[in-house]
Formats: sequence, C-alpha cells, structure tokens
Amino acid sequence: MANPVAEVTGLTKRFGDRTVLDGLDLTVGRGEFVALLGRSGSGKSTLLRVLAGLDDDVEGRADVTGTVSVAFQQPRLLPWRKVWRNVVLGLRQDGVAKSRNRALADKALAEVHLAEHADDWPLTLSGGEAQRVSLARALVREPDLLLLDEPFGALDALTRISVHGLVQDLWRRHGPGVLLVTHDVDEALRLADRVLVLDGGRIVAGHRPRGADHDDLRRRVLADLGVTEDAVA
Ligand SMILES: Nc1ncnc2c1ncn2[C@@H]1O[C@H](COP(=O)(O)OP(=O)(O)OP(=O)(O)O)[C@@H](O)[C@H]1O
Repeated sequence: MANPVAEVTGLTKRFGDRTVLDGLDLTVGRGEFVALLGRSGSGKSTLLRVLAGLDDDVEGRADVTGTVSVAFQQPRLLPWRKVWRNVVLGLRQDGVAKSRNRALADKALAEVHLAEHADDWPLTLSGGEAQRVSLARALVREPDLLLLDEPFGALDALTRISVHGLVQDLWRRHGPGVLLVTHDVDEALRLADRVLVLDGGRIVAGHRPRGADHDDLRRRVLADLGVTEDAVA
C-alpha cells in the first residue's frame, strides 16, 4: 500500500506462555478507516496498545508514521481539570506552546459541538458529552493515526448514532488513518473502508463494505467470527 500510516509485520505478543498476537500483518493507509473485529480476548486492545507505543515488549514490527492519538471506551477525563484542560492534556508532549492551548481546545470542542462546555467540570457532563470530549482530546493533536478502542460501546443507541455521524464527519475533514476496534459488526460495516477480522493472533479476513450488500456482508463477517445469525437474532 502506498503511503501507510501504520505498518505491522510479523507482530507477535506473548503474555507468559500465551501467544496473543502471532505473526500479525496489518497496514492502515493514510486517510483510511479500518475497523477491527474479533472475539473477546482475541488481542484487539493488545494490538492497539502496541500501535499506541504503550507496549514495546513484542517481536516483529509495528511502525507508525507521525502522531498517534487514542480514544478508549471510557473517556478517562481527569475530574479535577476543567473540560478544556482535559482536551489539551496531550499537547505538551507534542511541544505545543502553552499559550496556544486555550484556542486549540476551543476549536476542538467546537468541532464536537461542546464549545459552551469548555469551562465545565467533567463530572457535570453526560456520557455522550464526555465521550465527545475524549474525541476532541484525540483530534486536537491532529493525529496521522487515530486509534479508537470501542469508544462507542458504553453509549446508548441514539447517542451512539449521533457520535458515529460526528466521527465520520471529523474523519472526512481531518483525514487521519483510523483503526477502530469494535464488537459491533453493523458499526464496522457502516463506518469503515475496510473491515478486518482478528482470530488466532492474525488477521483472517478482510472486507470492503462501501457499495457492498450490507446483509450479505454481515453474514460473511459473522461467519468469519464463527457466529451464526441465529445466535445473534
Ligand atoms: N497485561 C496482561 N497480562 C496478561 N495477559 C494479558 C494482559 N493484557 C491482555 N492479556 C490477555 O491477552 C488476551 C487478549 O486481550 P485483549 O484485551 O487484547 O483482547 P480483546 O480482543 O481486546 O478483548 P475484548 O474484546 O474482550 O476487549 C486476553 O486473553 C487477555 O487476558
């Protein structure tokens, strides 16, 4: 692939005797939206942690070009810092001058439609609002690669749909490569250019949902995951 933002080759991760990632290969292109599905315990979060630079005790390669941001399932906001100060937490390590923090935070919060909450305390926010702050915190760094670890998992169905729309909009405008870990097949098919299935420590299937028949692809992805539709219905 030309110009990848993440290139993983032969990545192996062991916890003691247990091999969680087993010679995994994966590429995320610049501006590409990739969703990663896999059963519980298949190693999705482990892969994200390696790509985020949080775990380098691995064999093989996981190369990322440029800045990486991560948003987790829980927003992980610091309750003793106002919303806007949470947004700029990562900027110090990027060498951004402190004097620019407030303006950058305000711009990022406006993008997630939370401009008026900049001076609020995190504990006064709803779950969906807190998740949007965590997205603003990821985007304010203008990442080349955005890692999303089930960031919509804890949201109610309606909020989830509106945050989906927001993420797609932000992705189109900012164009980072995205790697989204999710358990939700429909979410993956709706959002991603490419849907990958992780099993046995490797990527075992890949699909391109754009323009494809959703129901047919859904069946195939569920089969890749070893699930029959009867079990889901
Ligand atoms: N620090 C650790 N020490 C030991 N084992 C670990 C550690 N972190 C993860 N594991 C194990 O590695 C395996 C993969 O975990 P991981 O969290 O990557 O899975 P996952 O696919 O993200 O799961 P889920 O969908 O349930 O979140 C699991 O069996 C887990 O118990």
